[in-house]
Amino acid sequence: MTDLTEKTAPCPLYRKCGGCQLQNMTYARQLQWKQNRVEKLLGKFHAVSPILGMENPYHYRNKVQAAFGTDRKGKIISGVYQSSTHRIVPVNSCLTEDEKADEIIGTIRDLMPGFKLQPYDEMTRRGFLRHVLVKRGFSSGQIMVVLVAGTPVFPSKNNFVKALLKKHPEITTVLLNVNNHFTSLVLGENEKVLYGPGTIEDTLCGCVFRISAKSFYQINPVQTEALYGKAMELARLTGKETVIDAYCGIGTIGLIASRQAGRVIGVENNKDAVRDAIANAKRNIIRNAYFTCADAGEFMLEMAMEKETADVVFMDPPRAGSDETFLSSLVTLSPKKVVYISCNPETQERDLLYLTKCGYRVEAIQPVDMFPYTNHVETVVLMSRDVV
Ligand SMILES: C[S@@+](CC[C@H](N)C(=O)[O-])C[C@H]1O[C@@H](n2cnc3c(N)ncnc32)[C@H](O)[C@@H]1O
Repeated sequence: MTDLTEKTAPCPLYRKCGGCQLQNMTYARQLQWKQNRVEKLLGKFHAVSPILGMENPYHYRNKVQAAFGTDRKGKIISGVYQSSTHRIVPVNSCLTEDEKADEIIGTIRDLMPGFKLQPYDEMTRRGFLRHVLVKRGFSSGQIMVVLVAGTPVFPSKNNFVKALLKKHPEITTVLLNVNNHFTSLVLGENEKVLYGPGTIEDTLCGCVFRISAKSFYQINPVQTEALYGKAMELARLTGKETVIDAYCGIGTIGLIASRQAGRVIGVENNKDAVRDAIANAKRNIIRNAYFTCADAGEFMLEMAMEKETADVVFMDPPRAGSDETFLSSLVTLSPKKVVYISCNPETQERDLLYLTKCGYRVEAIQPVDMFPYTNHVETVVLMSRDVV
């Protein structure tokens, strides 16, 4: 019998941190809440399949970032910004984050005083460390640590990295990223590799993926396999199709699809991610996948103007969804199938309204719980149109 009762939030920071909005619910109730949300927004297009939840919904985040600052007594703290502020809520461990990443962030905090490193102060522009980003390949075990500093001056860098590696020999690469802007973005433009190759690898659905610091990579690899598996099942590729992977990131969806497609064209506007995607095609000896760095809307418009064709389009835009240039060009290109993956059912609803008015039918809606304990939900939607 499913337990839908309310419960006390297990994390003492529940109210302050704001990261896990659904902690006062049992996991079964969270899933029900997400199912209801998707049904309310997308149920008008098609019946919604039961959400795919996790067996063990803890410590699933393979990417952890912490902001650095000091408390009132001047002690170095690290954690998350309290919602809509730059006030740091100290976090030492978290139910959703990878435990090894939390340990590494704690070690960096402890090492700083010995190296006379202070957190960077945005107002005075003094100090050094702003954030630490840790990415971990759950299947490869590789770990990337990115020290995000307000200045490129890091005199003790070699000894600091040595001390960090002594405590955590499992770290495979360390980078210094410089961000001296007054911004809520974590990473700045410039980065320098201090140790190792500068990237990590991970395996998903049988393909190996190289991941750079600035490239997008899904944060819950267990559920990503479920999500991509569903997307492939819905696309039902036969081996002949021309497939577009729009908003392709490091090429994950397109490269997995390439094994059952004629050719794959990926488009993405982050140049580091495109570089990763091209390297990933080579790494997996995939010869029918091509990647371009461009705005997805502009790219689709050009394809439509050139009268190019595509059979299947996978689209996986950011939270804001797609723009009208993209959607209208998609309608002009007129692929038989569109597989729309979204992390925001509100913008997906808006885009589905547009596409269903232009001749597409929604054939399946599958929610996947990629972010247990938060109010976020991922959905994969299959649309098709009759061939004209
Ligand atoms: C939700 S992620 C999906 C990435 C990839 N499909 C995956 O599953 O790992 C969205 C991606 O769209 C990219 N992006 C955002 N706006 C874009 C645009 N206008 N044109 C092309 N790519 C864009 C982001 O850099 C990011 O890599």
